This record gives sequence, C-alpha cells and structure tokens, in this order.
Amino acid sequence: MIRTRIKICGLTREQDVDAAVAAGADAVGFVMYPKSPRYVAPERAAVLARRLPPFVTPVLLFVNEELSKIVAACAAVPGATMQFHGEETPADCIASAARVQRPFLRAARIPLDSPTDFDLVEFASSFKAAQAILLDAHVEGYGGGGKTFNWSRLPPSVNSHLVLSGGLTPANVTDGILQLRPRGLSLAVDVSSGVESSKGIKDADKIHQFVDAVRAADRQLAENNHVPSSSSTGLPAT
Ligand SMILES: O=C(O)c1ccccc1NCC(=O)[C@H](O)[C@H](O)COP(=O)(O)O
Repeated sequence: MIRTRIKICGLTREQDVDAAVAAGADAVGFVMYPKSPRYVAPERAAVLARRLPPFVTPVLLFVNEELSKIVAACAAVPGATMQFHGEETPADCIASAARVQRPFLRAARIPLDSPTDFDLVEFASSFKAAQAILLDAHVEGYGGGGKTFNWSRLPPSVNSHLVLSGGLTPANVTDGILQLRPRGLSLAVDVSSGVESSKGIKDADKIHQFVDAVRAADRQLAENNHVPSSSSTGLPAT
C-alpha cells in the first residue's frame, strides 16, 4: 500500500516534536523566517532536531533568506532538507543546494481565487532540481495561513513529486489526497495551522487525528486499486 508521507510544520516545542514523531510524521518543519510567529532560531532548531529518531527528516524553511544564513542554519541542523517559500528563483535554490549539499522543496504559492492563473506546469518545470513542489495557498505572510486553495483547479498532471499544503486539517486531508494523488509523480502532505491550538503551539490529539485521516486515504486508495505511476515508485507499472 502506498504510504502518503507527512510533514508537520512550524514546530517550536520539544513536546510537539515528540508528538509528531509518535504520531508517525516523516518530516518536521522549522520556520527560519523571523517574521513568522512560528520562527525558531537555528540553534533552537538544532536542539529540537536532536530529538528526531533516524529516518524522520528535519526541514528548514526559508523566505528570501541570504545564503550565509542558509549555510549557517544547515550547519546547525545536520541532514536537514531546505524549503524555499518566498520569491527564490531556480538559480537561487540551486546555488543554495550546491553550497550546502542538501535537497530542497520549492513552495508554489497558489492564488486562492484564481488558481488556474498560476501556471503550475511551468513552475514545476523551472524548478526541476527541487525534490518536490509544495503546493501552498498564496496567503499574506508567505505561508502558515491555514487557507486552502481550490484543489480542483490544478492541472490534471504535473511532472514532479508534490506536497499538498495550505489549510489542511484532519477533516479535509483525506479528500485532498484522493483528489490530488493522481496529479503528481507522488503526493505527500504538509500541515501547520490545522494541528495547532495557537500559532506555533501544536495539539497532539489533532496531530494524531491528522495522521489517522491520511492513513484512511491510503487505505481507500489501496481498496480502489490505485496503481502508482511507474515514475513514482521507480518500478515498472504492473
Ligand atoms: O508556517 C509559517 O509560519 C510560515 C511562515 C512563512 C512562510 C512559510 C510558513 N510555513 C510554510 C509551511 O510549510 C506551512 O506548513 C504551510 O504554509 C501550510 O501552513 P498551514 O496552511 O497553516 O497548514
């Protein structure tokens, strides 16, 4: 059965890192953007990341950050994946990835009211070097807005691994996976507001409910005999 990967983002406390790991998260995000209420300094992210067991990935999230600070943050958190969430160009992302030798995710900030005005196919094509395109709603403050974009308005297929993000909750994530799974080479999900009691403060019960809802989608896809495309598994399609 395909297992949708899960990132819990915007963690600031030890107990929330522990809750995300206990619930089965595959990655946890630390916001390096100082204007965010979920901001943690690199040395704080390093302390939190040291709680992670093997095979749970720390993700460092940047917004238009200068290279020297990206380098310093990645040095503080070994093995972290980068996530670029501002106006970073393909060249900016590639230069950072080459300098720190880490993979990166690139956020596509999808307009809430007119998602078809956003050329996701072109965007994904220009960020081919990204490990995945993170589909987020275009909100004030760059991200973490708790708003969903219109999933049905996305193109039928995108030649990238995708991460669905933006306003996900335990109540809507199952539907989001079922709607978007066929569009990309693979699909993961990312959540921040939907598992919080307040910005930067996660709710362990909501995290567990969110993971349960993702697993419900995986079971439904398996029951529907959803066969992943060969490119998503690297194996010949059966
Ligand atoms: O989370 C933030 O505060 C944030 C601030 C600035 C840029 C990006 C930010 N978060 C990026 C993420 O990956 C969030 O998980 C994503 O935007 C979804 O957030 P939410 O809609 O609250 O689930």
